[in-house]
Amino acid sequence: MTSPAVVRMRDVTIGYGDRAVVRNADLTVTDGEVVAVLGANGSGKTTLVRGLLGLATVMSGDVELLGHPLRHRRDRAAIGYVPQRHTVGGAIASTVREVVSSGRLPRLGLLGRLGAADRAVVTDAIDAVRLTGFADTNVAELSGGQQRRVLIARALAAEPGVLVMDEPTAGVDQVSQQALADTIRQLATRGVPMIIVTHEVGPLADVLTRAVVVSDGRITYDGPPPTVLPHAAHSADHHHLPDPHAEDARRPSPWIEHPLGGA
Ligand SMILES: Nc1ncnc2c1ncn2[C@@H]1O[C@H](COP(=O)(O)OP(=O)(O)OP(=O)(O)O)[C@@H](O)[C@H]1O
Repeated sequence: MTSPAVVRMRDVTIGYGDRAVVRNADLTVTDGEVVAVLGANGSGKTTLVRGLLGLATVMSGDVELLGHPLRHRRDRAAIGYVPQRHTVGGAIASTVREVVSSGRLPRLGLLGRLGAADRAVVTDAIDAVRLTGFADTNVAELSGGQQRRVLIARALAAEPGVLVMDEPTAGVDQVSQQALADTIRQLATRGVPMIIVTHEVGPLADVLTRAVVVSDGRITYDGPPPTVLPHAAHSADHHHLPDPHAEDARRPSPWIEHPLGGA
């Protein structure tokens, strides 16, 4: 039996105003998958996931989430989103628990109060990103990488059907990258389906179940994730994408740009 699709995009064109950026894309993500969206700068990776989130316009094609067509804003409540290059430090002091609790708001009833079950979900989300010891710490005191994990926990607090993360490991030091990769690994073992826009496959290589490559607005590869070649760990060319049509040895590599490396 095949796993149910959590996301299904069929022949979608996505853009801003009347400008199409992603064209004729097909993407299906099934339960338990961890899919990397790879591609060069400006190729349309973020636009692809923003189409799913209603932050860019789906100009044509069909998008389904958990088996239902995505038409209304409320349909998107099942998507947890961790945007690009965001941290949570702000002018108003908030603890980790307060920020993560705010992610629960879409699930609350009319009174908007967190009940015991909601608080348990919040605590569990903080545990999932391994910030248990920091629950009552002001987020402004945390590192950039820890703040990213707070944002992941905030998205988890809504118990999303799928978690979409845009460059979760970008712009943080290597220790934080590893901690974020551990968090993502932990979520994968819990069965949370994930779509991860990333340049840096390295720390995530062992957790990905699939990769899609976006080149100039089109999906040019959809198949097994790249493998990291250990002997070339510091080379700009240290990832290798398997050919999804390996039986056809003459097929040229879809990897025509260098979105994995030092771009
Ligand atoms: N809000 C917007 N309005 C208009 N055009 C946009 C908007 N956001 C992105 N674009 C354009 O869409 C194209 C693709 O951008 P997008 O951010 O999807 O690429 P990306 O692959 O995610 O790049 P990066 O890796 O640099 O984040 C670019 O030409 C960009 O200028």
